[in-house]
Amino acid sequence: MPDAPADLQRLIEAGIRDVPDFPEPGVVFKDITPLLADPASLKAVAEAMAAPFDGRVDAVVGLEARGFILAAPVALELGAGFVPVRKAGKLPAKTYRESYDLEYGTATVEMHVDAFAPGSRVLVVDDVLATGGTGRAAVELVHRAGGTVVGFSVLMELGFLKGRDRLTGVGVHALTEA
Ligand SMILES: O=P(O)(O)OC[C@H]1O[C@H](OP(=O)(O)OP(=O)(O)O)[C@H](O)[C@@H]1O
Ligand SMILES: Nc1ncnc2[nH]cnc12
Repeated sequence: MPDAPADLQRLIEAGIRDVPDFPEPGVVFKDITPLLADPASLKAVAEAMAAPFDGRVDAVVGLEARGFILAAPVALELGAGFVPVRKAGKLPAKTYRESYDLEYGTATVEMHVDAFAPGSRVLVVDDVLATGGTGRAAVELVHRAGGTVVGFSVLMELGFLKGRDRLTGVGVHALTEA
């Protein structure tokens, strides 16, 4: 059940286009670039992704690359800091590292060991929840750094890939579902 009200639901539907067979045959890619290019949609989406967590977040973890775009305005909305989870080899200081499978391939992500103070309340933000591999890896990184995950906020959930099943114990907030 999507978490966005009907008006926002319509803006989101208008702003996400399906690109068949990208990045490989059989995958229908959800392209959010039209939504990002529309200022009213971008603002409404960032506000709606932040709203349920108002007053209970110290840091917002964004997942490279598309997650960064949404996590930064969500962090500003919440008055919280922004923390990047990056693909392996990009962060300069000491990191924790997790590997996982995607809808199309495998990946390894990292987060700085000192990204936030132990005990911090952390919201994880991404654009799409698909198989849940990326989200699960981010949750593990937050736990390893001593943080508490207050939720996983995404723009779109691909329900048929059952990503929530890999995120047991984490409150998933998805504005829309495909
Ligand atoms: O739930 P999952 O199956 O893990 O898939 C979701 C992830 O896949 C996409 O990232 P991608 O690795 O394609 O990177 P990008 O943001 O750099 O395009 C998307 O932005 C999510 O982070
Ligand atoms: N089908 C899809 N579209 C966009 N991002 C994705 N991440 C994983 N699967 C995806």
